[in-house]
Amino acid sequence: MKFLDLCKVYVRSGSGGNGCISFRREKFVEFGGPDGGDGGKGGDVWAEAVDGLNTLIDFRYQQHWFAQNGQGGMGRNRTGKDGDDIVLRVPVGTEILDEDEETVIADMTELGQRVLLARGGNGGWGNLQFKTSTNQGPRRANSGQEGIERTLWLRLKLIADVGLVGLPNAGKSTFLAATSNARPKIADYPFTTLHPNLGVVGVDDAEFVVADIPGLIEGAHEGRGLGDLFLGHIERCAVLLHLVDGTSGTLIEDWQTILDELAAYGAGLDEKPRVTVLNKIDALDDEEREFLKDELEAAGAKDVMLMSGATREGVTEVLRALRPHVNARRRAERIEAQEDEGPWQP
Ligand SMILES: Nc1nc2c(ncn2[C@@H]2O[C@H](COP(=O)(O)OP(=O)(O)OP(=O)(O)O)[C@@H](O)[C@H]2O)c(=O)[nH]1
Ligand SMILES: [Mg+2]
Repeated sequence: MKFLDLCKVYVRSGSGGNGCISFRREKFVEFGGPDGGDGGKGGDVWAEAVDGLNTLIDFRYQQHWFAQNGQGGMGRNRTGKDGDDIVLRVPVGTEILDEDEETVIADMTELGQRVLLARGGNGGWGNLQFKTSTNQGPRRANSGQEGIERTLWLRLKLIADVGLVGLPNAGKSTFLAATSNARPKIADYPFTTLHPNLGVVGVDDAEFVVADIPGLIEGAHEGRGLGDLFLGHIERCAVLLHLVDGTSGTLIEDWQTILDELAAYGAGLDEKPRVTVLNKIDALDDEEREFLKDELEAAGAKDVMLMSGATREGVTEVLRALRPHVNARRRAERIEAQEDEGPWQP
């Protein structure tokens, strides 16, 4: 099972400007020669792999990408202006597919990689270009070449930055719904298979992908419940967000169950950076909050944070605590990618 972000885009390169038919007009010259300029070239459509993007979400908002048309030629042998190019800025790792959704046109694996998706049309010749020794006054010019229209698919394998873990009912889905409101939930999109929910969460100027998997129960690693089916999805997360339900009455057991399942699953899940959160604090008074936090920390949980996904209290602080882990992983991946390419060169 893969998380795929898939977006359809319509691109169109600019048409070339038309050539111009014009004749010189000068005082005392009755028949001026041809002076119609050429049309400008239409703009190209490019794709470029850029840094700092993690999803294709921008293409949900803008599906049409049209480059500018070239300007028509003008008299006095003036060439029309070329149309501006347009560039689709895509995250590294994006594949560009043809309309059939099968043919891969480009695989944007490298930062800064640029691919021409649709070439702008050439400008038409003005009548000056048609002047010959036998035809001194051609009344002929070319029209500009049409732009090219294409329907394309952008496809990106999403990697969740943050994995949500906790018992069923710990409030994982509520948290995801509360935090990914600012941006649309990826789960609303036509992913092929998506049992776990993915959400794009924004905090300050950062954006990351959070995976909400079904709750884990004791024995999940042996296939009990739904949990272990989905643990695979959080293997590559930068950090786990462990939610513990503050109203459960069995706080420490709940907390310990998840740790045991993570350890039993293997794949280093229990060694991953983890942020532990006492959730549902809206249902607790100040004294209870402190008491339960102390209890968790006494049991071995580190730096327990307080939060209510329902009222959003403490949510921003939790997101900010996740951010350095996400950044660290991304930095590490960039370094890895550079090492693959050989020594870094300024
Ligand atoms: N009081 C309170 N209730 C909450 C909070 N967050 C979630 N709940 C409630 O807890 C119940 C479970 O919430 P979910 O978000 O579905 O929990 P989950 O962890 O996604 O559960 P599973 O998908 O079964 O693993 C729901 O009835 C929520 O309304 C919270 O911050 N405060
Ligand atoms: Mg849920």
